[in-house]
Parts: sequence; C-alpha cells; structure tokens
Amino acid sequence: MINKLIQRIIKLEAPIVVGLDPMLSYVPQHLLAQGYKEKGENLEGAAEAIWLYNKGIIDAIYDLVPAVKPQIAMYEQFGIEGLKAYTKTIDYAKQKGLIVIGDVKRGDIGSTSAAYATGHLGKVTIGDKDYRGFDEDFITVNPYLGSDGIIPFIDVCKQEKKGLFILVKTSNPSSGEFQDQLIKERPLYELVGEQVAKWGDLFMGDSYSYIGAVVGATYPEIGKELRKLMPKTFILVPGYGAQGGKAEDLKYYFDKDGLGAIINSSRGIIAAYKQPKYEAYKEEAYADASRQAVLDMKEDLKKAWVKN
Ligand SMILES: O=c1ccn([C@@H]2O[C@H](COP(=O)(O)O)[C@@H](O)[C@H]2O)c(=O)[nH]1
Repeated sequence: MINKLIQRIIKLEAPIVVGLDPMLSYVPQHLLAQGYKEKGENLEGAAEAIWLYNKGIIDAIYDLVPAVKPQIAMYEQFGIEGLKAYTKTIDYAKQKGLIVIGDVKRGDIGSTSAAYATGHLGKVTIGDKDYRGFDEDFITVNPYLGSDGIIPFIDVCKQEKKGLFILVKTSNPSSGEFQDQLIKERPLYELVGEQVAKWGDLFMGDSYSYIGAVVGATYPEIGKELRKLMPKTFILVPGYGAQGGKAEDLKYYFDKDGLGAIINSSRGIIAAYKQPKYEAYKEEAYADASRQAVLDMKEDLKKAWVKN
C-alpha cells in the first residue's frame, strides 16, 4: 500500500490527504434536512447527514488527491450510527480509488493491540469465513506502550500489505510537555523517531517503509531533524492550514526527490465554504468549495514540494 500511495502522489502531483473530520455544524442545511427526514432527528439522522456530506466531498475531490483520512472521533460522537457512517465513508472512498488512512490512534498491551489491528486492518474468522471490520489501508497508532503494543499492528500490516503512521511529534500546542522532554540529553520524539525507523525495517516497501510516522507541520525545525533521522520513514503531516502550519515550512519534511511526506488538511478543505476566501460558494456548493480548496492547497504546496 505504501508503494501505491507513492505512485498516486507522483501521478496526481499532490502529496495531499483530505481529512474527513465532519462536525454537524459544517453540514449544510439541505443535507441535515435530508438526513433527518429519512432517519429522524436523532443519532441516526445526524449520522446519515454526515455520510451525505462526506459523499459530496469525496465526489468532488477523488480525482485530485491520493488519499483521505477520516478521523474516527468525529464519527464516534454519534455512537454506533456514527461508526456506520465511518464504515460507509471508508467503503465509498475506496470504491472511488482513494487510499484510506484511518486516524484512530490505537495502541495498548499486545493482546489488545492485536484485536485493534484485526478490527481496523485485518480480518476475523467466524465459522469458516473471514470478515473484515473497518478495513482501512493505513491507521495511526500511539507508541506510548512500547514494542509489544506496536508489533501486533506490524504483524497484521505484513499479512495484509497495509501500513501504519506512528505518532512521533504531534502538531498540538502542548505536544512538547512529554514529547520534548530530554532523556539522556535527547528529546523523547527523537528516541521515538529512531525506534519507528527500526520498526520500519521490519516491513519495507520499494523505497519507503510501510511503517510511517506522524510529525506535525507546526514544528518545522523538528520536522527537518526527524526527516534526517528516519530516512526511509514516510511522514504523515497534520497541522497545515487550520492549525497554522505553512507550506514554506514543509520543505524539509520531503526528501531530495520531493517525496516522503503527505500533508493533511481537514477543516481547511471540508469546511472551506465557511471561510471568507470561499464566500462566493453558497452552502449548497460546499463540495465545489472543497474542490477549489484542494486545488489551492496543491498550488500552495509547490512552495514546499521542491527538490531539496
Ligand atoms: O499530531 C497530530 C495528529 C493528528 N492530528 C489530526 O489531524 C487532523 C487535523 O485537522 P485540521 O482540521 O486540518 O487541523 C485532525 O483529525 C487531528 O485529530 C493532528 O491534528 N495532529
């Protein structure tokens, strides 16, 4: 899957992943009305509206970007109905040829990680048949529990030819509280990055490992350092746009060929129609605004996606 992701990035000239982080407040009135009419003004109706909203965005952007990243928390707000919308979104995105990165940030003791890995990346056997749960192509994983919490995910990745993005340096303002702490004079994110590179050796693709890292766009100096420390690790970069990350700061997240990283934008794309820049787009044309926002992001990233 990492080879396919890289091929798609090259073909589309777009190292971009669209984050599908739907909030009810982003969903246009006509879709809310449709969801509530069909399923009731309740969790089911809200989840239906979220699904319709996502479908509109996927239809508008699937030919421009290689991947989408649904954030499971946004769906879990609506309980089981939300998870059904999460599953429908994944299935539809894959049907449209998109690679799906499930932002689920799982990680636990070994046996529990194995179950998470089965549910999100693998298959479960019931009777004499295999069934897939969520079936994302990649998921995000939290390394805080150490190797025995990560290896079960890597084992399933090897069986399924799927991948991970492991949190190394997150984009949020307080990420430094723990991640920047020095241990034997080295910041924790560096030790985690080094370990992610070692885990990556366990499952290499053609040029990059199936085991990638998450490094936020909001700490460009750290991004530069980690790129050097993890030369074969593909980097998922959240924090561009809504969190303040800028294209010109992202140059060193890429390798000398302009590869090795994919930049996420969620609110900046899916709620583009609410931004003053896209005010010409009315609510009904929210998906057209998202398409334009992707085109603008692609242009903007040319500032970063240059040969180093
Ligand atoms: O370090 C991290 C890890 C994950 N995220 C997730 O990415 C998106 C960002 O959304 P925007 O609207 O583009 O800010 C969201 O799903 C986060 O949970 C992150 O931001 N930083």
